[in-house]
Amino acid sequence: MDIEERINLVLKKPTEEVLTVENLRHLFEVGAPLQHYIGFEISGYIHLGTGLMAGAKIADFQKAGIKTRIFLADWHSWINDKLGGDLEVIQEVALKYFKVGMEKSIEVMGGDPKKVEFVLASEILENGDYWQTVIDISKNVTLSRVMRSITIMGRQMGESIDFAKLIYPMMQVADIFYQGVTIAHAGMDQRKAHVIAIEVAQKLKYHPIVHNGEKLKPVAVHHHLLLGLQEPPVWPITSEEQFKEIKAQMKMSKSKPYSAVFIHDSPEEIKQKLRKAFCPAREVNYNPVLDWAEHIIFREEPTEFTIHRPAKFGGDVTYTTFEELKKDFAEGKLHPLDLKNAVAEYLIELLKPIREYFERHPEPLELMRSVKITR
Ligand SMILES: Nc1ncnc2c1ncn2[C@@H]1O[C@H](COP(=O)(O)OP(=O)(O)OP(=O)(O)O)[C@@H](O)[C@H]1O
Ligand SMILES: N[C@@H](Cc1ccc(O)cc1)C(=O)O
Repeated sequence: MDIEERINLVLKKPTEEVLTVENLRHLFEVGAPLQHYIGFEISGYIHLGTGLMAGAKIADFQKAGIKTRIFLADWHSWINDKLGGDLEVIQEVALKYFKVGMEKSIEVMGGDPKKVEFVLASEILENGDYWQTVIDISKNVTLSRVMRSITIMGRQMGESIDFAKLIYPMMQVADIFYQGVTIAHAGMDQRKAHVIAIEVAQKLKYHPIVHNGEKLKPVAVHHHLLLGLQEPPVWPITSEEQFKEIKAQMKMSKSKPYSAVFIHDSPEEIKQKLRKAFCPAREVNYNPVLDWAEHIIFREEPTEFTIHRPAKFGGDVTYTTFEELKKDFAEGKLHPLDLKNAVAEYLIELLKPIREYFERHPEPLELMRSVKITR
């Protein structure tokens, strides 16, 4: 596969941003080690945003010949008060639920879970050099910048937080350097950590990634944040500014009821959540159901997506590109209920192997039911 094809795989949907494509091309050209990583807090059930969006990109990275790694951020979850802030519970959930849930998600998106390395944060934290890296980074970042970056842990600026939470962003940057990551991957909400990493890499006393004597910059790949199904806090949205702000806040999240479909949800739950979803007729700018169609169903184009309707409502219709579907919806030729039902059916089929796995192996979900999901 040539370099342009490999770059196109990295750029493929749901990628929203690559910092920068030139540096990525350079990594390929000089034959640098291609070490990817994506980190997750261990906080609750895996939803379509965390499982399928990350899983899809992991599949693409593997096809592009990049080594893939999932970083199970147990210490970070403890700092961020997840699962009652109990490190032992967090580690148990990481190894017995989260790992297998991500493996299954990667598989349904066409990747090979056996080629993904899973690393628990506490394994690398034990090494003394890790903390030296954290301090080195901290000496190159201002306090106000650290405070602005707490959004990477789902916290808001101005929120009252304990001091440990200010160490977290520096740890996330250290995780990149310490693991020799050349391709740091996450959803768009994590970009602040990666921008710090790219800048600070140039300022440290030692350089974190050296290849054949050359100091390389890490590359950041950010995927689209899948919208949650809930209604936005204000409607209609009247300005571009307001639109951007709302979109950033309205990502699918397990903490918002009816926002998320979980990877193990039953067909009935999926149908019910979609039936209640925010999906006004003709609305194509802010529409979570269309957002899911674009980033999950039409990730590959052309693809055949058939919407079944009774003859009196126009009969079956098949779309091969997202643009065709969007156009019909905008013109009122496709009813929200028909779109919702078809997206629900697609997801039920896509998630079937995961559901069946958890039916055969109920222990991970039993464990999840026994833990306290906080925040
Ligand atoms: N809706 C989403 N769409 C795509 N990626 C997501 C989404 N939500 C989270 N991610 C990504 O998954 C990774 C883990 O994020 P995080 O732990 O915040 O997810 P979460 O389970 O949705 O958390 P929370 O429900 O507390 O917001 C990050 O890279 C993040 O950008
Ligand atoms: N901040 C990430 C989790 C994370 C933690 C450490 C990392 O090195 C990377 C990612 C989130 O909230 O989803």
